Amino acid sequence: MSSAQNSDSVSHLTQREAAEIDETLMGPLGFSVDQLMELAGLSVATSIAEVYKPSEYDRVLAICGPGSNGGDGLVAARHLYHFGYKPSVCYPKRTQKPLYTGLVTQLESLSIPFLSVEDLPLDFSKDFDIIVDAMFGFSFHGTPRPPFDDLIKRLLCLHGYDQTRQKRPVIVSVDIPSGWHVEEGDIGDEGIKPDMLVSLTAPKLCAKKSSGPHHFLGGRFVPPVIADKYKLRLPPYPGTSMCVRIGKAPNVDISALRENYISPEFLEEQVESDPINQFRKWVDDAIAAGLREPNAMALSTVGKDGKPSSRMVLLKGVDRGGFVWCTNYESRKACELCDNPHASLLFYWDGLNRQVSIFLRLALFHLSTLPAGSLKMVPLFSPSLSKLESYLLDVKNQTEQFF
Ligand SMILES: NC(=O)C1=CN([C@@H]2O[C@H](COP(=O)(O)OP(=O)(O)OC[C@H]3O[C@@H](n4cnc5c(N)ncnc54)[C@H](OP(=O)(O)O)[C@@H]3O)[C@@H](O)[C@H]2O)[C@H](O)CC1
Ligand SMILES: [K+]
Repeated sequence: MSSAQNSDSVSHLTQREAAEIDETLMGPLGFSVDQLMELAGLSVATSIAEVYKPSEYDRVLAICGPGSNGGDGLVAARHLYHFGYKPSVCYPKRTQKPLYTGLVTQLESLSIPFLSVEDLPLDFSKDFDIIVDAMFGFSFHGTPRPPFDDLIKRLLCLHGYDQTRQKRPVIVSVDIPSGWHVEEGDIGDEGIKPDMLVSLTAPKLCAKKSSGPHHFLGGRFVPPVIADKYKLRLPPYPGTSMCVRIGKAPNVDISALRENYISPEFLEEQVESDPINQFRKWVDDAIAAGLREPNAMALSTVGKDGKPSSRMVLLKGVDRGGFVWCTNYESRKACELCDNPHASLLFYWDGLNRQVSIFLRLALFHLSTLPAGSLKMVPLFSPSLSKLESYLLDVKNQTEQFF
């Protein structure tokens, strides 16, 4: 997750400074262009993935120019493929250097389609969800020459859809919105208006004129010696993230938030006959998928007053006899369970599109066998419930004894 930074507090580079930093990185500081391009393209892909989820925006067209900006687009397309998107690439002016031919081979080996300008639909709106604009970066000058002039016009046409409220692909510009002056920005207000700008190393002056909803910074490789020399104020990158949001996140209409849950079919005959086995299987899947706190569960209880309350707790164990978790015996949940032994558990595994809801009652049997502070809950579906009932002591008496 990237955290937001105020864009005014971040330094902006002139075209000359951007080129100088590039030369210093690849000269005295010992970086290779391949390395920087890989990190730049990865930052673009991770910025996209932060905002546009593949479940809704999987059809990506990366339009790549002849220079390093185009190379960033090729690298981003590869990472997006591995993140679950379906990229296509338009790369009309190919650079015949090993770095670029290698990037093309890598994409071809993933069966990523390369589309010529003629192959592309005149209207991009129906075929793509995301257009990655990787035509020109900080070395752009003058006015765009063919075929990029025409491609930029097609991107401009997409803005017409904003008035009609029809869905259109979002435009993600790499480093510079193509066609914009690197320092002056969108002269004449006639250029493309990217929905997301991913600045690399540091934003260029033109980024001050970008008013799209998402501005990210990528390229987590600037050594302090460069930052000191150019007196760069750059935001910290959170955790291990390759990108950081600059500026405020847009206000989102909560009612419009809706994920499309696409999961493999789950048929009745695939369900384990024993619900505990099924549950264990799904916990194992959540662990294998690397989900955070796969044992987190919402525990809902109802006290004497009949009012429900919920909180997140961690599952400490499960077997046919029930679900174990820990609590302070004087906590609100423990007291509520003491008054009313019925409760429900909800596990939600985002990323697997799965949830499990279980209705239970408190069981205090074999309490001495449980770790201190633990409570055991018996699922109401448990086939052995009637057998367990015999172990269930009078909850009220027991809890008074233990709490
Ligand atoms: N340190 C970093 O931040 C890194 C940034 N990276 C990316 O690199 C670009 C800058 O790359 P560069 O190769 O210097 O330049 P561009 O990609 O902007 O494009 C240069 C090519 O574009 C042609 N060009 C220029 N103007 C036009 C025009 N009006 N019409 C058509 N073509 C144009 C130019 O040809 P010329 O004959 O005109 O010279 C070049 O072929 C930066 O923005 C980042 O995206 C690195 O990937 C990593 C390090
Ligand atoms: K660009």
